[in-house]
Amino acid sequence: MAGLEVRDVSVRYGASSGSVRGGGSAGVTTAVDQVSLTVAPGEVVALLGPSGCGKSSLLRAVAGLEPLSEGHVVYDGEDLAGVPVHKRRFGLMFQEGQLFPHRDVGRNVAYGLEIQELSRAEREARVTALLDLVGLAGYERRAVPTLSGGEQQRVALARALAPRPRLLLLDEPLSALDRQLRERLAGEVRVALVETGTTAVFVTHDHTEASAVADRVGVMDSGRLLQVAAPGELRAAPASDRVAEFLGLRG
Ligand SMILES: Nc1ncnc2c1ncn2[C@@H]1O[C@H](COP(=O)(O)OP(=O)(O)OP(=O)(O)O)[C@@H](O)[C@H]1O
Repeated sequence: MAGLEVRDVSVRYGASSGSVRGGGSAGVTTAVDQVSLTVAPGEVVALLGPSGCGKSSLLRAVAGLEPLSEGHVVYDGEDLAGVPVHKRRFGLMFQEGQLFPHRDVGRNVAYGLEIQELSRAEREARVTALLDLVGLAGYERRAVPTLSGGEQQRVALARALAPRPRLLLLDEPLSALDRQLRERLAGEVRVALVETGTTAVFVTHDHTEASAVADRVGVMDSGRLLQVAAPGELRAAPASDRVAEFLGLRG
């Protein structure tokens, strides 16, 4: 299958190897519990759930930053076991603090392009197009410390998209921003992902944001993936009270 396949993946902390079974051993936390999920090429999937449910651990496992205790991460049919982070051709975007403060905006966005064989003109054209895409046309020479939090995250998104990652992993990228800005930016992030045809997994604890950004939303609780469906389908037919609660449909 093309795209991402997460097959029966478990992530445990406190286990010195993958040999711990059942997750009940003293000192072992099962952060991700036999999760299976697919993300088709060009699809945006949000992982939604409360703090500590294992969203970031799953994302990190897909990135190759966390070892799997069980299961497989497969991309375009290739099992990525043994493929290091930098060879997966995945992009990562986090909550904050990922820009280089001593580089201007343009050189931040160009960062991932520097190892690619592009002429200077091609690189500059791509930076211009990406800044335009994230609503920051003309910001090339601005200094990072002069940007607002929302502007910084737009630059971080442009930078993450620049090398055309085959999968973009976003871990609570808007959580440091206030609610109003978050809601607006969630829609803008979706437009940027769709326009660039980027396949993406977007982790959030905010159901409004998940619905605004994703084609499908996966609801997680205590390491398990409870349900995955389009936002409208989830709201119309939540599989359990717990799912309904996380979607803001119950008290
Ligand atoms: N490095 C670690 N060592 C031990 N336990 C960890 C580690 N990282 C995460 N955990 C535990 O694994 C569980 C899942 O954490 P994770 O960060 O994946 O959840 P999350 O849903 O992303 O939460 P948040 O939204 O608060 O970031 C939690 O119980 C957490 O305490």
